[in-house]
Formats: sequence, C-alpha cells, structure tokens
Amino acid sequence: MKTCAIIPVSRFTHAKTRLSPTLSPSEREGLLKAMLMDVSGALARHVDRVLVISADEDVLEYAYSLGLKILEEEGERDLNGALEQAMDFCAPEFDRVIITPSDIPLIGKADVSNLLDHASRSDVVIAPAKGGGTNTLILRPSAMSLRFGDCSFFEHIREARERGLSVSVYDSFYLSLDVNTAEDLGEIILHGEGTHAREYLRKLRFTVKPSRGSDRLEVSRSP
Ligand SMILES: Nc1nc2c(ncn2[C@@H]2O[C@H](COP(=O)(O)OP(=O)(O)OP(=O)(O)O)[C@@H](O)[C@H]2O)c(=O)[nH]1
Ligand SMILES: C[C@H](OP(=O)(O)O)C(=O)O
Repeated sequence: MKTCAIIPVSRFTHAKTRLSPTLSPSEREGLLKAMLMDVSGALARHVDRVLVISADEDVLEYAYSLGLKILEEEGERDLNGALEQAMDFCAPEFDRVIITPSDIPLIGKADVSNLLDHASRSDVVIAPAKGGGTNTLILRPSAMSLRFGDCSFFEHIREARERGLSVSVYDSFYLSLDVNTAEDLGEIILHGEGTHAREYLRKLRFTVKPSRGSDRLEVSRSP
C-alpha cells in the first residue's frame, strides 16, 4: 500500500515553553530541528513520501532543506485542521497515511516496519503517548475525524470504533516518548543512542543521573 508520512510542525520559535528553564530559545529551536531529522529520517526508510505541514515559513524552509515534501497550512487552523488538510492533499495518491508528531526522536529505535505491517491487518493503528496522547496514527486518508488534543488516545479509539473501523494498538516505549520536559531530555540521553537529538544534547553538555526526588531523573549541564 502506498504510504505517506505526515509530520505536523507548529513552529520553531517560542515552542516547547516547558523547556524554557532548561534550554534557551535558540537551543529549543536546535532541539526541534534535531528531532525533526530523527522523525523524518526514521519514517523515510519505510514510506513512499514524508510530508511536513506547517504555517511557519522557517519550518517549511528547513523541512525542504531535508528533502521533505512541504505543505503550507491554510489559514489559522488548529492541529486537527492542519492534519485534515494534509490528508486531503494525500488522498488522491496514497492508500494510507502515518501521522506522527515532530517531537518523538526515539521513533527510529522502534520497529517501524512491524508498526506498518499492523496497518495491513487493521483499518487504524494507534500508538499511545505517555500521558494519553496519540504519537502515531495510521489510517486511510480521512477515514475518520481526528481528535488530537488532550488525552486523544482514547478519543481516537472511540472515534474509530464508532465508524466500525478495526483498531490495532501498537504500544512502544520508543513511540510513546514525546519531548516536553527536562526529564524527557534525560530519557533521550539514556535511550537515544544514535539519534540527532541525543547528539545535540551531548554537545550542550547535558548529563543525567538517577534521582530520588519527584522526578526519576536528575538532568544537569556541566559548565
Ligand atoms: N502544522 C501544525 N502543527 C501543529 C499545530 N499544533 C501542534 N502541532 C504539531 O503537532 C505535534 C503535537 O503537538 P503538541 O504536542 O500538541 O504541542 P507541541 O507543539 O509539541 O507543544 P507542547 O504542547 O509543548 O508539546 C507537534 O509536532 C507540533 O509541532 C498546528 O496548529 N499546526
Ligand atoms: C497533540 C496531543 O499531544 P499532547 O497534548 O497529548 O502531548 C495529542 O497527542 O493528542
């Protein structure tokens, strides 16, 4: 089945504000670019096209420099609106789409081939995010409405079942980790051997050690 990966990207600047105590604005942009390389590189090995949709010219320019297909978001859409636009764009040419966020840099350590094989046996394949979001959704273009937002994992399963679509849940630690907090950076350092994101954090001299506090990991930077 001809497959297109769709990666929605909101912006590079003023993004990931939960990381602002840990990373400067330019460092957050650098991390977002490194993660987009990881995500698009992992998908490109398994699909016919990788498409980035964004309203941010800088994002589109960077995605283009990576050799990715780009699509400018129409108007002031939200995430679901942007993804619906991307699926409409893919529908004439592709049998299925695989939607992933741009901030799951460990995807390359998951078994993407096995993940896509599930789509040959189910109408919808979904990978949950830590905290109940959706970090991968595979479906025929526009087979169902999208419900990205808080705790969308259960929403997407409900939506698929209400449409009579078969659903396969593909649970993977590597797909579940989207980067939002300093502790997530620690997980990238622990588990992200070979990723651009981990290399970027090592260049910033990040280290990690176990913590017995509220967070399970203590992330720090050497001077
Ligand atoms: N094109 C597009 N991408 C979006 C939009 N909102 C979020 N995204 C992207 O969709 C994916 C999931 O985003 P979220 O996890 O909701 O939000 P975020 O932008 O990562 O920021 P956090 O809430 O701090 O995680 C990320 O790749 C975002 O860059 C939007 O309105 N348009
Ligand atoms: C986009 C959203 O991400 P979260 O806000 O759950 O991190 C979701 O996965 O539905």
